[in-house]
Amino acid sequence: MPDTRPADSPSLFPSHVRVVDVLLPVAVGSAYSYRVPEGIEVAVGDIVVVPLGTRHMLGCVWPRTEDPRESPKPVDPARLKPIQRKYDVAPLRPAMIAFIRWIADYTVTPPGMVLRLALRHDESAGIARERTGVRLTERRPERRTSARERVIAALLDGFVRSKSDAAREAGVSPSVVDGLVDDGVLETVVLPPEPAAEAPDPDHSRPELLPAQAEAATRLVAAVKARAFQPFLIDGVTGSGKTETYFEAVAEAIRQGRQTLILMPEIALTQAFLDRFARRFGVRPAEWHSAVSTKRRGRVFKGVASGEVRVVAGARSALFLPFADLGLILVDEEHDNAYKQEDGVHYHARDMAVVRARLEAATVALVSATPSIETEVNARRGRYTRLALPERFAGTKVPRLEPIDLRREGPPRGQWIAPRLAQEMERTIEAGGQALLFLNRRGYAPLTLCRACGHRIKCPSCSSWLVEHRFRRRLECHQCGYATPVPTECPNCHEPNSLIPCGPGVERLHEEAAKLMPEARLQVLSSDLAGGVERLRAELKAIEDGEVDIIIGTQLVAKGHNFPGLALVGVIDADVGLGHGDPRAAERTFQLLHQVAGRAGRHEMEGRAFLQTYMPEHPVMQALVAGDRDAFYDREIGVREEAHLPPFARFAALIVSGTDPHAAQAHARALAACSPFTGEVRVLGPAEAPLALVRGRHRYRLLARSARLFDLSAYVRAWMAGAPRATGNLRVEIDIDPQSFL
Ligand SMILES: Nc1ncnc2c1ncn2[C@@H]1O[C@H](COP(=O)(O)OP(=O)(O)OP(=O)(O)O)[C@@H](O)[C@H]1O
Ligand SMILES: [Zn+2]
Repeated sequence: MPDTRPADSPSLFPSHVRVVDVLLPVAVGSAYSYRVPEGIEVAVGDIVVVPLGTRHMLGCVWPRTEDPRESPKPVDPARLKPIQRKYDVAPLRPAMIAFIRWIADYTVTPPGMVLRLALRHDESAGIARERTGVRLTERRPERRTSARERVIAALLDGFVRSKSDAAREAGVSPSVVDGLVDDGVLETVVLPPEPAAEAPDPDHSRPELLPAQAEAATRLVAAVKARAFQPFLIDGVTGSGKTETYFEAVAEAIRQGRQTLILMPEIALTQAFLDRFARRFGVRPAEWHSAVSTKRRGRVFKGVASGEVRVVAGARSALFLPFADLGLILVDEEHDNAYKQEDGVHYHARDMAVVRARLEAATVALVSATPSIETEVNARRGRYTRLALPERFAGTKVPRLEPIDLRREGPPRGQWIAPRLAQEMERTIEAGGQALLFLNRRGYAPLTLCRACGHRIKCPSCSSWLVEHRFRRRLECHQCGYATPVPTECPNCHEPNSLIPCGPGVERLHEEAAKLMPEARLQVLSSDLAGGVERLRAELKAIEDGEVDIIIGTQLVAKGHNFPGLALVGVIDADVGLGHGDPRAAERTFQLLHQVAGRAGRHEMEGRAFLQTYMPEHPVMQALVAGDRDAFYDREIGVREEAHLPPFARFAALIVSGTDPHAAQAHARALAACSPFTGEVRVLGPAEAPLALVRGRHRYRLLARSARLFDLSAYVRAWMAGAPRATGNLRVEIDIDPQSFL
């Protein structure tokens, strides 16, 4: 626990000079010392505005430590710069400071970089601008116009309105209102600040729970009441009502006056979720993700720090909000890869949520129908309490996946929908149901090839093929965003009209489905289409409302959606994710396909799901077809244990990159050569990364492996401390518990 002594007590400085350590959100290991001027009182945890070089920035008054990494270098107190002012927000609590330190230690990043995640909102945005309104006085104008009369008439009721509302109601321009203020006919008054969020009512509308739901809810509620750290896995089949169940825990946290954080992997999902929350609690929770305006984020930040905001629903970054009294954390779709941040500070929000819950003495529940192997192992070992919901709320069955063996009953060349799947789709739509075609490939075709010379079009700065996007008429790189119009001749041999698209993306599948079923209403659902989140939300709504017959989607459709009319799912290429030598390929494929199938048959109609594959005998396909989840987990856990893979071993990856391949490789080799020797760690590599070139940077990977209980973070820290520095544009990224091996 961080100390809570007054920040300026122990000191290397004369007693009349008050000095504090301030951690700044920059990539420097230690805090900086600042002088505290007369008239300002600061304590550990306070957020302050300080000068750094020519800039001013927010920092946090940091506790003194014995740890030389965090302690500032002694400076002559006369030369110290003063703190400029205290920032108007509640101080970071000891548990939050402990959390920041924990993550910095674990991920081997400077604490300032972690603090940056916690302070990442525009400073000015946090200061809620004073809202003013206008009200009628006793005076009447000397100059009377019909516009002025209309304003007076509108305000005769004596109520305060904002200037713009007054102008709108009267049907005049705002300048008319301003004129009346100048003449004293209207007076301005300060309005109370808008609340950051309205208070949810725990008893607004309580659903009847099924017995299994009720039992799980009771356990969660008891944990929230106990106010102690307790981790759970809510393990419920798709459509079992996990949300309704954990809402009971949220209700209890609200009654206890404690705050709740609900993490979600995908902001596109939040809209339907927010509505559901509102039906249960009367109001929406506060939102926190990249699509929320900076101004709004500033308000939520303060409301969370003051305790006014009771429930936050957000993306992984919400984990770093300064909750005043956090009692409950829910990690929805906990298996989702979006929880792993892969740049800057490499952290896994699911794992860090458990850490935060421990430091806050809070309840935490990880929620999934397809838990990650890590979480499943933790549940099997009793480290997490499993709450099982084995049945769907609607009483329908979770659909089994029926295999379509592409070797025997595949579609004709140049097509991707097998005849049997096409027939089933037709039947479903005739019966008034919806069908979903799932293909995890954006765009029209993943590869463009020259028929004359065999040239394949690559990104100029990445080692990846350019993907044709026919709606946008261009070729795009999915690594770096590079885009170029589709050329009319081969860039290599200059043969005109020789380029042909190879393989399908969702756009091409759309074309095929439209030909097969010209009457059907089609909708492509992909994260990259123009219109952004707004459009996506509208499309999801249209699907929910039954305005679409066939949905063609990427992995976006696999995530937690509840489409009542969806009766049939067709997986176009079940093999896409397998066979890259990635240790998590089997797990990812199982989760994704099981989740996609789980979208079908959630209400009255029983669902069916088909799986097009060239390898029906693959264990993952077999488990999906048998509907045998445990068989998959048993086998996969066995494989991991035998091969010393996580969670039975620990990994740390180092990614060395630079614009000069030789320099990057040489640095990677130098790092390997200076890795501290211990029998407990094996360092593998360097090897060229599978994604060898990204945005013009050549990449090499090193992998360190240790036993599960070994402190691999400390090892990497010691390693880096003794390693040659990366010079020029070389960069070394540290990824503890890597999820991706690209
Ligand atoms: N006790 C309940 N009372 C009323 N409706 C319920 C209840 N439990 C679940 N439902 C409804 O059943 C449907 C499925 O529930 P929900 O979406 O929470 O499932 P889920 O377990 O989160 O599924 P997935 O893992 O597929 O996202 C929803 O429409 C939900 O409102
Ligand atoms: Zn690129």
